[in-house]
Amino acid sequence: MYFWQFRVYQRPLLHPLQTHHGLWQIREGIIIRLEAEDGRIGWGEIAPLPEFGSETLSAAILFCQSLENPLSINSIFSIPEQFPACQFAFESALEDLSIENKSRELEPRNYSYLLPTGAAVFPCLDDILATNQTNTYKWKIAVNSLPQELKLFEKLITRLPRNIKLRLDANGGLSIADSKIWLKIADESKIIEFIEQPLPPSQWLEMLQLSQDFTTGIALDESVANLRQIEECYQRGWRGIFVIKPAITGSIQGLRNLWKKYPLDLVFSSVLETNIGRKSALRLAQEYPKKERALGFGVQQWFNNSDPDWLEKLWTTSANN
Ligand SMILES: O=C(O)CCC(=O)C1=CC=C[C@@H](O)[C@@H]1C(=O)O
Ligand SMILES: [Mg+2]
Repeated sequence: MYFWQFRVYQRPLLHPLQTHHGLWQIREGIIIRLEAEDGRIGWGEIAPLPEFGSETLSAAILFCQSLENPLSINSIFSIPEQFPACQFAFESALEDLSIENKSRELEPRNYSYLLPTGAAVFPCLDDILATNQTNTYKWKIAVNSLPQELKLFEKLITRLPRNIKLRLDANGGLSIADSKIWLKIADESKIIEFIEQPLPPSQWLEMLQLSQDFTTGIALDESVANLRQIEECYQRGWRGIFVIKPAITGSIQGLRNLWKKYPLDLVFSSVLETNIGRKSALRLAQEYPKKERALGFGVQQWFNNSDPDWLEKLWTTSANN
């Protein structure tokens, strides 16, 4: 049995992240602390992303308030799939209890660096390129008008070295016509690794058709935000890329079982979680056997990471249970 505690946190982004979903200014979540009977401690993080279909923060807080304490292993693996961020957090904390190597950061070249959206990328681009040893970058689209973004894109690729791979993420905000324009440009430019979620999840069949009409990869993200959606998309014929955000996908064991059951082309992606959730997600990503694609965890620059005592302060200054 495991006694546990939780604390709600707020973590402002250094600069708002602009996407088709809107402006993201504060990452909110819950840190959980599990204590085994022998005194071992395991940490986990609930980092909801409701625009991707996960539970909301308030629903997660209510769930934590209603959950038994102490917990059994069976009760952890019985968390309903309607709470995928909670499933991830409690399974992570359970695994964290018995993990010796408390996970390690990979070399920067293993990460895709999330660039500022739109024209905001240009003032800092030279510094970013000079200080980052990665060759994979991600840039949000479907925020400004198509003509504006095509103009910015042309300017951006003239500033990028030739060996760069660029990921474009529309967060489901393009029309079919605009998606075809971007995919045609991507096919010609040869710099685009993939276009992420060009259309909304409701236009899944249209995305399947686009993936057959163009050579540039298409990656599903919002369409495959949890285990059930991943399996459904594969069974319905998706053989393109699956962007997996472990922190909101649900059961860690369930995700392992899926990638053993199907030959999935996965790109692991952050939900801008703290180091607690990041550590578990990266540990999982490092278990995944295919290593060709950079991890979507080049996001630390979006936060002020200078306070090594943030967790201790959270635990001593606030009490949720
Ligand atoms: O996947 C990455 O490279 C970084 C993470 C990232 O892009 C996102 C994190 C969370 C929400 C989204 O705005 C965005 C995404 O859609 O992938
Ligand atoms: Mg995405």
